[in-house]
Amino acid sequence: MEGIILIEFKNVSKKFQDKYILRNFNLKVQEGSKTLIFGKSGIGKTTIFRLLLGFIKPDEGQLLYKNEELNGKNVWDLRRDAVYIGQELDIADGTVREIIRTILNYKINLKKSFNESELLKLFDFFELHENILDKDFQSLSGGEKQRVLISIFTFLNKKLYLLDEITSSLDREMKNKVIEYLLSKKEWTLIAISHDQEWLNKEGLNIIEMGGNNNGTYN
Ligand SMILES: Nc1ncnc2c1ncn2[C@@H]1O[C@H](COP(=O)(O)OP(=O)(O)OP(=O)(O)O)[C@@H](O)[C@H]1O
Repeated sequence: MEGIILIEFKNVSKKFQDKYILRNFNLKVQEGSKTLIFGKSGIGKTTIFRLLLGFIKPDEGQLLYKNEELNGKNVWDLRRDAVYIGQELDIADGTVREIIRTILNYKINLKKSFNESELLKLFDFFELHENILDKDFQSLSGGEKQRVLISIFTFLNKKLYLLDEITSSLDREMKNKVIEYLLSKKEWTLIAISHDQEWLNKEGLNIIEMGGNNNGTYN
């Protein structure tokens, strides 16, 4: 049965300095579905997220959120509904506790109040000791930063998860644990970008391989 289409790219093209990065890119994302985008470096995967979040605009084509073309108004609905974890992990200064406060103070997160024990349960699940709360975030390893951010954003419990290479620094066992956890969240719509093989053999994942001549027409 066809579910509700949350996101749609319709013949979207984007060029930088006259070079097409995306050409006639098509993608439909159903509510609650899990999508993996993979393809070689520089092919335009992150550009898809930046278009979706309204950081950049398409040159041609349409981008729809809940069947309405993305505009200055509904882009804020999307941002409120979404979690975006990018490849740049040093998102703010301070201890983990201060970073949590910063994230919860974003206008789009004001509805969620902090519940330390709920968050500590997630830390424990992702094998982080609670004393990490008082450590300087920037001093953590790449894998610790990824697990801290995954815990915080899981805690926020949003509708839409846009995850760019969030398992890259984890060991194999933890990659599997994180991926399986994310895929088990039935109500979340998830789009992940990853080079990690561990994503590929998971059930229930729509896999979109980017490449070829026109870099588009995926459904
Ligand atoms: N603002 C910009 N100005 C000029 N070129 C850009 C801009 N943003 C992206 N590009 C170029 O567009 C191409 C696609 O970039 P993008 O970050 O989407 O690739 P990617 O598939 O996510 O790569 P990776 O797997 O390495 O993260 C790259 O060649 C990049 O240099």
